[in-house]
Amino acid sequence: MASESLIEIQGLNFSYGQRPILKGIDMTMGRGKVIAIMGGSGSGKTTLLRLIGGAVRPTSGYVKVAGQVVHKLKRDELFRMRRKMSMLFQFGALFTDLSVFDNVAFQMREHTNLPESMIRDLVLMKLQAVGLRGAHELMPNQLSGGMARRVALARSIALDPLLIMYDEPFTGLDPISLTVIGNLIRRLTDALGMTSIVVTHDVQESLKIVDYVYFIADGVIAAHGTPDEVRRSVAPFVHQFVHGEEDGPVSFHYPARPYAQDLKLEGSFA
Ligand SMILES: Nc1ncnc2c1ncn2[C@@H]1O[C@H](COP(=O)(O)OP(=O)(O)OP(=O)(O)O)[C@@H](O)[C@H]1O
Repeated sequence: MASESLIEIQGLNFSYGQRPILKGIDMTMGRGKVIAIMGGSGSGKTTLLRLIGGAVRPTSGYVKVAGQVVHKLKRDELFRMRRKMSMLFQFGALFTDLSVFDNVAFQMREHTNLPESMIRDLVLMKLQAVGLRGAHELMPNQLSGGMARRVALARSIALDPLLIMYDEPFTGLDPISLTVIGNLIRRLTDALGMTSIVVTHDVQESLKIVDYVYFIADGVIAAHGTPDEVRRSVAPFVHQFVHGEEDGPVSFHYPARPYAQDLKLEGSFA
C-alpha cells in the first residue's frame, strides 16, 4: 500500500567540502500537502531541494521519495524519478522562441509518445488550470511577470508530477499576482494530489496556503509547525521571522569584536 508520506528525510547531513551546510535534518512530507521551508539567506534551503532532487548526495542520512532512497538510485532510475518531480528554481525561464502552447507541450513531446491531438487537449487543460487557455498563442515576451509564472506552472504540471519544488515563487510579484500564484499552488496541489514544497521568504503569503512550515537555521530545523502554531509561536526565532523584525536570534550585525575596542583602535591612529 502506498505510504501517506511522499518524502521522508532522516538524519540528513550535507557539506560542501569541509563546510557543513545541513546537520541532521529529519522531515516528513505527506502526499497532497503544501510545505513551506523558510530560513535566512544561506541557511541551506536550496541545498535541501537539490538533495531531494538527487542533484547532490548527502554526506550521511538519506532522502526517500515515494519509498526510494534517492542517492541509491541508479542513473536511469534517478532520471525516471526526476520525471515525477518538477523543480521551479527561481521560476525557471520559459523558452523565449516558443509560444505559450509549445512551452507547455515541450516535455510532453520529449517524454511521451502521445499523438499531437491528445497533446493539444492536455496542453489546453493545463493552461485552463492556470487561467491562461486564452493566451496559448502568445509568445513569452508578450506576457506579464505573473502570467509568465503561471505558464511555467502549467509547464511544470505537464507530466502530472508527484512533487513540485518551488524556489522563491513569490519574488518580484505585485500583491495581486502574488495571491494568484499562492492560490494556484494550493489549488493545483489539491486538484492533482501532488505534494508541493515552497522555499520562500514570504511568510505572510505562504502561511495562507501551506499545511506545514519548517524553519531552517544554521543547517538544523530551528522550528516547525502548522501555520496556526507558527503564528502563535513565542519562540524568538519564529517570532522574528514571522514579524519581520530586523534583529533577534538572527543577528542584524555581522559578527564583530566589541565596538569599544574598534573605537579605541581608531583613536590610536590619530
Ligand atoms: N556549489 C556550492 N559550493 C560551495 N558552497 C555552496 C555551493 N552552493 C551553495 N553553497 C553555500 O551553501 C550555503 C547554503 O546555500 P543555499 O543556496 O542552500 O542557501 P539558501 O538557504 O537557499 O539561501 P538563499 O535564501 O539566500 O537562497 C551558502 O552559504 C552557500 O554559500
